[in-house]
Amino acid sequence: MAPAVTSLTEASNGHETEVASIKRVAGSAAFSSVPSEYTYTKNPNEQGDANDPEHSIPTIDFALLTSGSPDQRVKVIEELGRACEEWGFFQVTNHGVPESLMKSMIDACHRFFDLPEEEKKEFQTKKLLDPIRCGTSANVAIEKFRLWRDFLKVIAHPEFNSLYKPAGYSEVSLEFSKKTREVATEILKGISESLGLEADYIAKAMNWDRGLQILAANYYPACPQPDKAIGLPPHTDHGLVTLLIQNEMGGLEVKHKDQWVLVNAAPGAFIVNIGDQMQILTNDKYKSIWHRAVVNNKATRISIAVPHGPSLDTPALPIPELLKREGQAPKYVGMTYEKFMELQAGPAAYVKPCLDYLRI
Ligand SMILES: O=C(O)CCC(=O)C(=O)O
Ligand SMILES: [Fe+2]
Repeated sequence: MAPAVTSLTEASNGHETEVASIKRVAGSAAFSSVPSEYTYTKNPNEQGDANDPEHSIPTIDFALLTSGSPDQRVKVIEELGRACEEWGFFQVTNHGVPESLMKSMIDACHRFFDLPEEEKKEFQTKKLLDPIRCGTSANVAIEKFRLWRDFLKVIAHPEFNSLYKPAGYSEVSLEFSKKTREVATEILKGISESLGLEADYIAKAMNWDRGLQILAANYYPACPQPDKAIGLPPHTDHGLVTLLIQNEMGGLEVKHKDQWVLVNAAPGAFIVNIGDQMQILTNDKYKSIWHRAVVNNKATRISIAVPHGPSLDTPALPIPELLKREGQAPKYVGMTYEKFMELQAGPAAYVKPCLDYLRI
């Protein structure tokens, strides 16, 4: 039988504050079932058929985008625009970032999560924009149920931050963040062009040179009852574009045509999705798609999501040239990226999707 809920909390100076990491919870022999505060029920009617070929995300060949012939580039940009409009999710292949670097990054994060709990404590801060932050679930102070995941978030741009442990993390994360940002920059150019704008339009409007980049690692240990828990519940990402890599375990699902579809990416590919700031810029043409992470009962899954956004002081607004061309009125008021992120991390996000607070 699962122990009482309170066994997961520890008294600290008389306050019930700390929640044990999911690594510790899952590693405890006492748990052969999901403790009640982690219980999450999915709607079976929304589960897409994994074998349906309709249900695989589009693929964008990065090499053709950056060094193809002019004709090839035009074609890939068209495909990119279609992927953003119809899916909001796609995989990027032939991007030139070595698979060995991706594996080393995942490995470095795994070694971080494997550090003794005591050694991770110094990074357990509460403030959203602290340069380095680790923890469990999402926001244990306000959430209604807990997530089957631990996280580590490190801001890599505009200032590069890093951890001094585990050994090697710093070097590998510097290289990985730079290379990933280069890919994101090219994707952003392609997206600008797919909208009929100059390649650097969005980068300039969003102060990309000071833009935020976060290395957000997720640790999802094997779960005894995967159908009764969730790694990350349905959400949209706050930025412009997120690039994601994962170890050999899948678990990312995207909502496509009202069904949850498991993302099957090619080994070494980046999984890319559109974020809320892009949806605002394009006045809903390119949607920030709902996605979630499910857990499994076989092995630990690690994913590293790398959201790229505007600079913190930049408010995204529907692009005037697009509004004019489409004869549309703007659907959103502006809010700085920093305020938007705070909104998304706070209780308001449990009431309605954050974009709805900005909708005119
Ligand atoms: O683990 C995953 O596949 C999803 C991660 C994610 O959506 C996020 O960190 O925002
Ligand atoms: Fe996400």
